[in-house]
Amino acid sequence: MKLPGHLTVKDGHLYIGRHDCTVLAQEYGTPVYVTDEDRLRENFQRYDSALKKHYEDVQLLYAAKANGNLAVMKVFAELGAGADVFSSGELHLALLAGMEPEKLLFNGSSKTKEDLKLAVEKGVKVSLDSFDELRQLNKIAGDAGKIVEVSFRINPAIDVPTHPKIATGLATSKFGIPADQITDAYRAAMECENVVPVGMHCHIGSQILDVAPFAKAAEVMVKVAGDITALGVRLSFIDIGGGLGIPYRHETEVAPTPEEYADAVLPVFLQGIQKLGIKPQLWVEPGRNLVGDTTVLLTNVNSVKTAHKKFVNVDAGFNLLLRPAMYDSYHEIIVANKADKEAETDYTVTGPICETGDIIAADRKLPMIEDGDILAILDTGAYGYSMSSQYNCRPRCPEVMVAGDRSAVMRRAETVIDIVNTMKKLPWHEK
Ligand SMILES: Cc1ncc(COP(=O)(O)O)c(C=O)c1O
Ligand SMILES: N[C@@H](CCCC[NH3+])C(=O)O
Repeated sequence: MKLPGHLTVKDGHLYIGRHDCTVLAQEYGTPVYVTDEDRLRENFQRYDSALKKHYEDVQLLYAAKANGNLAVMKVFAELGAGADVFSSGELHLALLAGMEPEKLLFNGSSKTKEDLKLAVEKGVKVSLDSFDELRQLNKIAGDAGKIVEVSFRINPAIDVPTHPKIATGLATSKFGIPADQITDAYRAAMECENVVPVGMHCHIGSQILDVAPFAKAAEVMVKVAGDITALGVRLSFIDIGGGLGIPYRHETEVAPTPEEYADAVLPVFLQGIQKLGIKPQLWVEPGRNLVGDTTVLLTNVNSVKTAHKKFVNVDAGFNLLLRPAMYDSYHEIIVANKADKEAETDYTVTGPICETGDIIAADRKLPMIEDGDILAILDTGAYGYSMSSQYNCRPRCPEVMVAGDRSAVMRRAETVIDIVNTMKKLPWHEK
């Protein structure tokens, strides 16, 4: 199987960075997410420099929803990233990670008044998704005696080749302001006393393996930039979102590189702004592309059962990795202690959750498996831990970072006590 540079096979064992996955599984227990810090840095720098080759004034806003571990966010903060934050929690994380407030954009189609208050208090820009939100933010900023810089999320009405649940820029999507309301939205913002429109924002979807829709979105954005510049809006940034996918199927899937993405999108953006005579900063919000391939989820085989097919029952299910159950997503699997063995048998890998749909991989050819084997589920750095749950009262597993020769826990395992401690005895159940 084709492997990215930080994953290698030595003496039949899978390594992440310099670490034998079977040793990590023993040391930290299973299940466990393991992330390679060097790969995080490499991914960020590649994306950043691909864009900056075309235009110096680019700011990467890491999409915190993809992987909100503080250690991960600290690595990106140190490399100069800001963040796309989608909740007050993600805003706190970004600030704790050391990201500068001016490099943060508070996104979301359903923010609470508390979210807006926090954005105002912390001085971060807000991407507005409705006229109601504009009105609310203007009032909240006024009450706080502050002026808030905003963008609107634009619905570019673009169809994208991805899973329908993660296409976000369709005309029918819940996100963004439709084309025929955009100029009204900016006009309304210009009339507000405590809000200044300074940016534009869009995001067309996730896990997109074709650069053409991104170029199309850039075209829509510069067209809208023309319309709103004509209104008198002075644009300091244009945010074209994230969405560049990764090759989950290592043998067959081809993903555009960040360079190919930049080569397709930046000329459209640059031509557009040159025509308008403006020089806004370009903001880009990648999530998956920066973190997806950096991480493996190590899981122990509890048992193997031959029924109408061969089941491999492991200790990680959709409580820890929801993507296969939610989007029928494919993740490569390597038997970490038999990484050089021939894949010869079809197995269906299932988790411990009480749901028939708790399937990590269906009918997957793997080497002969027995209990005690360690499976490495690849490309689980994006929307893995961040979409996990405590279903079936299962505490979440730990997250470990490796960097060179070092390894350490970056999030401890939860315990059943952690779960129970959030529950309260009801006053009428005292006796
Ligand atoms: C507004 C916004 N920005 C950025 C992202 C990051 O997307 P991706 O992880 O596909 O790069 C998302 C997720 O789809 C998003 O909703
Ligand atoms: N959670 C999705 C991506 C959606 C990102 C949020 N808009 C996935 O795992 O592929």
